[in-house]
Amino acid sequence: MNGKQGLFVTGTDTGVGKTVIAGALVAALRAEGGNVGVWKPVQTGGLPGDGTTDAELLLKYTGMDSYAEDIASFTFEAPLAPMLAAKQAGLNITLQDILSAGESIRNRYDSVFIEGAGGVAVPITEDASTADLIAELQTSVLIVARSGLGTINHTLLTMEYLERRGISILGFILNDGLSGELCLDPSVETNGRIIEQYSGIPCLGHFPELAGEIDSKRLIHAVQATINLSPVRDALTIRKMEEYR
Ligand SMILES: Nc1ncnc2c1ncn2[C@@H]1O[C@H](COP(=O)(O)OP(=O)(O)OP(=O)(O)O)[C@@H](O)[C@H]1O
Ligand SMILES: C[C@H](N)[C@@H](CCCCCC(=O)O)NC(=O)O
Ligand SMILES: [Mg+2]
Repeated sequence: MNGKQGLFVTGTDTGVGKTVIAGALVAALRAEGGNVGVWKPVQTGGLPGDGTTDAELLLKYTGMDSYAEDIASFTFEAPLAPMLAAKQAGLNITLQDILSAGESIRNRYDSVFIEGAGGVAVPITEDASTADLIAELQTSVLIVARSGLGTINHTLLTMEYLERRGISILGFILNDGLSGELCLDPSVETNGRIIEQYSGIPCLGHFPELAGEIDSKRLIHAVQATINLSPVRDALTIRKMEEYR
Protein backbone atom coordinates (compact mmCIF):
# COMPACT_ATOMS: atom_id res chain seq x y z
CA MET A 1 0.00 0.00 0.00
CA ASN A 2 3.00 2.37 -0.45
CA GLY A 3 3.11 3.46 3.17
CA LYS A 4 -0.68 3.95 3.27
CA GLN A 5 -2.80 2.12 5.80
CA GLY A 6 -5.28 -0.37 4.40
CA LEU A 7 -7.72 -2.95 5.62
CA PHE A 8 -9.22 -5.52 3.25
CA VAL A 9 -12.84 -6.48 3.97
CA THR A 10 -13.59 -9.95 2.74
CA GLY A 11 -16.41 -12.36 3.45
CA THR A 12 -17.20 -16.02 3.76
CA ASP A 13 -19.37 -15.68 0.64
CA THR A 14 -20.98 -13.18 -1.67
CA GLY A 15 -23.97 -11.39 -0.14
CA VAL A 16 -22.82 -11.67 3.49
CA GLY A 17 -22.87 -7.90 4.13
CA LYS A 18 -19.38 -6.72 3.19
CA THR A 19 -20.69 -3.52 1.55
CA VAL A 20 -23.04 -2.69 4.41
CA ILE A 21 -20.44 -3.37 7.11
CA ALA A 22 -17.46 -1.82 5.28
CA GLY A 23 -19.63 1.25 4.63
CA ALA A 24 -20.68 1.34 8.27
CA LEU A 25 -17.13 1.09 9.61
CA VAL A 26 -15.84 3.78 7.26
CA ALA A 27 -18.80 6.04 8.12
CA ALA A 28 -18.13 5.57 11.85
CA LEU A 29 -14.40 6.31 11.51
CA ARG A 30 -15.10 9.36 9.34
CA ALA A 31 -17.59 10.59 11.97
CA GLU A 32 -14.69 10.47 14.46
CA GLY A 33 -12.61 12.67 12.16
CA GLY A 34 -10.61 9.98 10.33
CA ASN A 35 -9.68 10.66 6.69
CA VAL A 36 -10.81 7.21 5.63
CA GLY A 37 -11.90 6.08 2.18
CA VAL A 38 -13.01 2.95 0.45
CA TRP A 39 -11.94 1.11 -2.72
CA LYS A 40 -13.76 -1.65 -4.60
CA PRO A 41 -11.09 -2.98 -6.99
CA VAL A 42 -13.53 -4.89 -9.23
CA GLN A 43 -17.31 -4.96 -9.03
CA THR A 44 -19.63 -7.20 -11.01
CA GLY A 45 -23.38 -7.57 -11.40
CA GLY A 46 -24.25 -3.96 -12.23
CA LEU A 47 -23.63 -1.03 -14.51
CA PRO A 48 -22.00 2.23 -13.43
CA GLY A 49 -24.71 4.71 -12.51
CA ASP A 50 -27.54 2.19 -12.10
CA GLY A 51 -27.73 3.06 -8.39
CA THR A 52 -27.20 -0.51 -7.19
CA THR A 53 -23.46 -1.00 -7.58
CA ASP A 54 -21.31 -1.40 -4.49
CA ALA A 55 -19.40 1.79 -5.31
CA GLU A 56 -22.61 3.86 -5.32
CA LEU A 57 -23.82 2.24 -2.10
CA LEU A 58 -20.44 2.79 -0.45
CA LEU A 59 -20.57 6.48 -1.40
CA LYS A 60 -24.07 6.77 0.06
CA TYR A 61 -23.13 4.91 3.28
CA THR A 62 -19.84 6.72 3.93
CA GLY A 63 -20.54 10.24 2.70
CA MET A 64 -17.19 10.23 0.89
CA ASP A 65 -16.61 13.08 -1.52
CA SER A 66 -15.61 10.92 -4.50
CA TYR A 67 -17.09 9.59 -7.73
CA ALA A 68 -18.33 6.00 -8.08
CA GLU A 69 -15.87 5.40 -10.91
CA ASP A 70 -12.97 6.39 -8.63
CA ILE A 71 -14.10 3.96 -5.94
CA ALA A 72 -14.65 1.02 -8.33
CA SER A 73 -11.70 0.59 -10.65
CA PHE A 74 -13.47 -1.93 -12.89
CA THR A 75 -17.22 -2.58 -13.28
CA PHE A 76 -18.65 -5.51 -15.24
CA GLU A 77 -22.32 -6.14 -15.85
CA ALA A 78 -22.47 -9.93 -15.52
CA PRO A 79 -23.19 -11.18 -11.98
CA LEU A 80 -20.19 -13.50 -12.02
CA ALA A 81 -16.73 -13.81 -10.49
CA PRO A 82 -14.65 -10.87 -11.79
CA MET A 83 -12.46 -13.03 -14.04
CA LEU A 84 -15.55 -14.45 -15.81
CA ALA A 85 -17.45 -11.16 -15.94
CA ALA A 86 -14.42 -9.44 -17.49
CA LYS A 87 -14.06 -12.22 -20.04
CA GLN A 88 -17.74 -11.89 -20.93
CA ALA A 89 -17.14 -8.17 -21.52
CA GLY A 90 -14.22 -9.03 -23.81
CA LEU A 91 -11.52 -7.84 -21.39
CA ASN A 92 -8.59 -9.64 -19.88
CA ILE A 93 -7.46 -7.64 -16.85
CA THR A 94 -4.32 -8.41 -14.86
CA LEU A 95 -3.52 -7.98 -11.19
CA GLN A 96 -1.17 -5.16 -12.18
CA ASP A 97 -4.02 -3.38 -14.05
CA ILE A 98 -6.13 -3.55 -10.88
CA LEU A 99 -3.34 -2.33 -8.60
CA SER A 100 -2.48 0.56 -10.94
CA ALA A 101 -6.12 1.59 -11.41
CA GLY A 102 -6.61 1.89 -7.64
CA GLU A 103 -3.52 3.97 -6.99
CA SER A 104 -5.24 7.36 -6.98
CA ILE A 105 -8.05 6.35 -4.60
CA ARG A 106 -5.50 4.68 -2.29
CA ASN A 107 -3.45 7.88 -2.26
CA ARG A 108 -6.38 10.22 -1.66
CA TYR A 109 -7.09 9.04 1.89
CA ASP A 110 -4.91 8.39 4.95
CA SER A 111 -6.48 4.94 5.28
CA VAL A 112 -8.49 2.86 2.88
CA PHE A 113 -10.91 -0.01 3.32
CA ILE A 114 -10.87 -2.35 0.34
CA GLU A 115 -13.92 -4.46 -0.45
CA GLY A 116 -13.43 -7.70 -2.39
CA ALA A 117 -16.04 -9.34 -4.65
CA GLY A 118 -17.35 -12.48 -2.96
CA GLY A 119 -14.89 -14.48 -0.83
CA VAL A 120 -11.13 -15.05 -0.71
CA ALA A 121 -10.80 -17.82 -3.32
CA VAL A 122 -12.76 -15.99 -6.03
CA PRO A 123 -10.79 -15.65 -9.30
CA ILE A 124 -10.37 -11.99 -10.17
CA THR A 125 -8.04 -12.46 -13.16
CA GLU A 126 -6.93 -15.46 -15.26
CA ASP A 127 -4.19 -16.24 -12.75
CA ALA A 128 -5.04 -14.42 -9.50
CA SER A 129 -7.59 -14.77 -6.74
CA THR A 130 -8.80 -12.24 -4.18
CA ALA A 131 -6.26 -13.71 -1.73
CA ASP A 132 -3.48 -12.94 -4.23
CA LEU A 133 -4.68 -9.33 -4.45
CA ILE A 134 -4.65 -9.07 -0.65
CA ALA A 135 -1.13 -10.51 -0.52
CA GLU A 136 0.03 -7.93 -3.10
CA LEU A 137 -1.54 -5.08 -1.16
CA GLN A 138 0.02 -6.33 2.11
CA THR A 139 -2.97 -5.32 4.17
CA SER A 140 -4.55 -7.25 6.97
CA VAL A 141 -8.07 -8.57 6.66
CA LEU A 142 -11.43 -8.24 8.32
CA ILE A 143 -13.84 -11.11 7.64
CA VAL A 144 -17.60 -10.57 7.43
CA ALA A 145 -19.63 -13.73 8.03
CA ARG A 146 -23.23 -14.77 8.53
CA SER A 147 -24.06 -15.20 12.18
CA GLY A 148 -26.20 -18.36 11.87
CA LEU A 149 -25.73 -22.09 11.49
CA GLY A 150 -22.95 -23.01 9.02
CA THR A 151 -20.76 -20.01 9.74
CA ILE A 152 -18.23 -21.92 11.87
CA ASN A 153 -17.18 -23.99 8.87
CA HIS A 154 -17.22 -21.10 6.36
CA THR A 155 -15.32 -18.74 8.65
CA LEU A 156 -12.64 -21.21 9.76
CA LEU A 157 -12.04 -22.26 6.12
CA THR A 158 -11.70 -18.61 5.07
CA MET A 159 -9.22 -18.00 7.90
CA GLU A 160 -7.12 -21.04 7.04
CA TYR A 161 -7.04 -20.07 3.35
CA LEU A 162 -5.70 -16.61 4.24
CA GLU A 163 -3.25 -17.84 6.86
CA ARG A 164 -1.73 -20.33 4.41
CA ARG A 165 -0.69 -17.31 2.33
CA GLY A 166 0.71 -15.52 5.38
CA ILE A 167 -2.08 -12.89 5.38
CA SER A 168 -2.87 -11.53 8.82
CA ILE A 169 -6.47 -11.43 10.03
CA LEU A 170 -7.56 -8.61 12.29
CA GLY A 171 -10.87 -10.12 13.29
CA PHE A 172 -14.30 -11.11 12.11
CA ILE A 173 -17.78 -9.59 12.34
CA LEU A 174 -20.94 -11.70 12.43
CA ASN A 175 -23.83 -10.16 10.50
CA ASP A 176 -27.21 -10.66 12.18
CA GLY A 177 -28.98 -8.98 9.27
CA LEU A 178 -29.20 -11.81 6.79
CA SER A 179 -31.99 -13.98 8.14
CA GLY A 180 -35.22 -12.96 9.75
CA GLU A 181 -35.33 -16.03 11.95
CA LEU A 182 -32.10 -15.82 13.90
CA CYS A 183 -34.03 -16.00 17.17
CA LEU A 184 -34.86 -19.61 16.22
CA ASP A 185 -31.19 -20.47 15.61
CA PRO A 186 -29.43 -21.34 18.88
CA SER A 187 -26.00 -21.31 17.18
CA VAL A 188 -26.05 -17.50 16.86
CA GLU A 189 -25.27 -17.14 20.55
CA THR A 190 -22.25 -19.44 20.52
CA ASN A 191 -20.78 -19.11 16.99
CA GLY A 192 -18.55 -16.11 17.76
CA ARG A 193 -17.01 -17.77 20.79
CA ILE A 194 -16.48 -21.11 19.02
CA ILE A 195 -14.79 -19.47 16.02
CA GLU A 196 -12.55 -17.48 18.40
CA GLN A 197 -11.68 -20.66 20.30
CA TYR A 198 -10.71 -22.64 17.17
CA SER A 199 -8.94 -19.81 15.34
CA GLY A 200 -7.54 -17.54 18.04
CA ILE A 201 -8.93 -14.60 16.02
CA PRO A 202 -11.21 -12.10 17.79
CA CYS A 203 -14.87 -11.49 17.04
CA LEU A 204 -15.31 -7.70 16.83
CA GLY A 205 -19.07 -7.94 17.29
CA HIS A 206 -22.47 -8.87 15.90
CA PHE A 207 -23.71 -6.30 13.37
CA PRO A 208 -27.47 -5.83 13.84
CA GLU A 209 -30.24 -6.21 11.29
CA LEU A 210 -31.25 -2.83 9.85
CA ALA A 211 -34.81 -3.11 8.59
CA GLY A 212 -35.88 -0.55 5.97
CA GLU A 213 -33.75 2.13 4.31
CA ILE A 214 -30.05 1.92 5.25
CA ASP A 215 -28.33 5.29 5.63
CA SER A 216 -25.13 6.61 7.05
CA LYS A 217 -26.64 7.78 10.35
CA ARG A 218 -28.12 4.37 11.14
CA LEU A 219 -24.91 2.61 10.14
CA ILE A 220 -22.80 4.81 12.42
CA HIS A 221 -25.16 4.18 15.30
CA ALA A 222 -25.07 0.41 14.67
CA VAL A 223 -21.26 0.36 14.71
CA GLN A 224 -21.07 2.46 17.87
CA ALA A 225 -23.54 0.16 19.62
CA THR A 226 -22.14 -3.22 18.59
CA ILE A 227 -18.62 -3.24 17.14
CA ASN A 228 -15.25 -3.08 18.88
CA LEU A 229 -13.52 -0.52 16.67
CA SER A 230 -10.28 -0.32 18.68
CA PRO A 231 -8.40 -3.06 16.75
CA VAL A 232 -9.49 -1.39 13.49
CA ARG A 233 -8.27 2.04 14.66
CA ASP A 234 -5.01 0.47 15.85
CA ALA A 235 -4.44 -1.35 12.55
CA LEU A 236 -5.04 1.86 10.62
CA THR A 237 -3.24 3.99 13.22
CA ILE A 238 -6.34 6.18 13.48
CA ARG A 239 -6.84 8.15 16.66
CA LYS A 240 -10.27 8.90 18.12
CA MET A 241 -11.50 12.47 17.69
CA GLU A 242 -10.99 13.34 21.38
CA GLU A 243 -7.32 12.38 21.05
CA TYR A 244 -6.85 15.11 18.40
CA ARG A 245 -7.87 17.80 20.86
N1 LIG B 1 -27.27 -5.95 8.79
C1 LIG B 1 -28.07 -5.90 7.74
N2 LIG B 1 -29.37 -5.50 7.89
C2 LIG B 1 -30.19 -5.47 6.82
N3 LIG B 1 -29.84 -5.81 5.56
C3 LIG B 1 -28.57 -6.22 5.37
C4 LIG B 1 -27.63 -6.29 6.44
N4 LIG B 1 -26.46 -6.73 5.94
C5 LIG B 1 -26.64 -6.93 4.63
N5 LIG B 1 -27.91 -6.63 4.27
C6 LIG B 1 -28.49 -6.74 2.91
O1 LIG B 1 -28.09 -7.99 2.38
C7 LIG B 1 -27.73 -7.86 1.02
C8 LIG B 1 -26.27 -8.31 0.82
O2 LIG B 1 -25.42 -7.43 1.54
P1 LIG B 1 -24.12 -6.79 0.86
O3 LIG B 1 -24.44 -6.27 -0.49
O4 LIG B 1 -23.52 -5.85 1.83
O5 LIG B 1 -23.22 -8.12 0.68
P2 LIG B 1 -21.75 -8.24 0.09
O6 LIG B 1 -21.03 -9.23 0.93
O7 LIG B 1 -21.16 -6.90 -0.04
O8 LIG B 1 -21.98 -8.89 -1.35
P3 LIG B 1 -20.99 -8.85 -2.64
O9 LIG B 1 -20.17 -10.10 -2.61
O10 LIG B 1 -21.97 -8.83 -3.79
O11 LIG B 1 -20.16 -7.62 -2.59
C9 LIG B 1 -27.98 -6.40 0.64
O12 LIG B 1 -29.27 -6.29 0.10
C10 LIG B 1 -27.90 -5.68 1.97
O13 LIG B 1 -28.63 -4.47 2.02
C1 LIG C 1 -22.07 -10.61 -8.36
C2 LIG C 1 -21.72 -10.57 -6.89
N1 LIG C 1 -22.48 -9.52 -6.27
C3 LIG C 1 -20.20 -10.36 -6.64
C4 LIG C 1 -19.34 -11.46 -7.25
C5 LIG C 1 -19.42 -12.76 -6.49
C6 LIG C 1 -18.61 -13.86 -7.09
C7 LIG C 1 -18.75 -15.16 -6.36
C8 LIG C 1 -18.12 -16.30 -7.08
C9 LIG C 1 -18.20 -17.59 -6.31
O1 LIG C 1 -17.74 -17.64 -5.17
O2 LIG C 1 -18.75 -18.56 -6.83
N2 LIG C 1 -19.79 -9.10 -7.21
C10 LIG C 1 -19.30 -8.03 -6.46
O3 LIG C 1 -19.17 -8.11 -5.26
O4 LIG C 1 -18.99 -6.99 -7.11
MG1 LIG D 1 -20.52 -5.90 -1.73
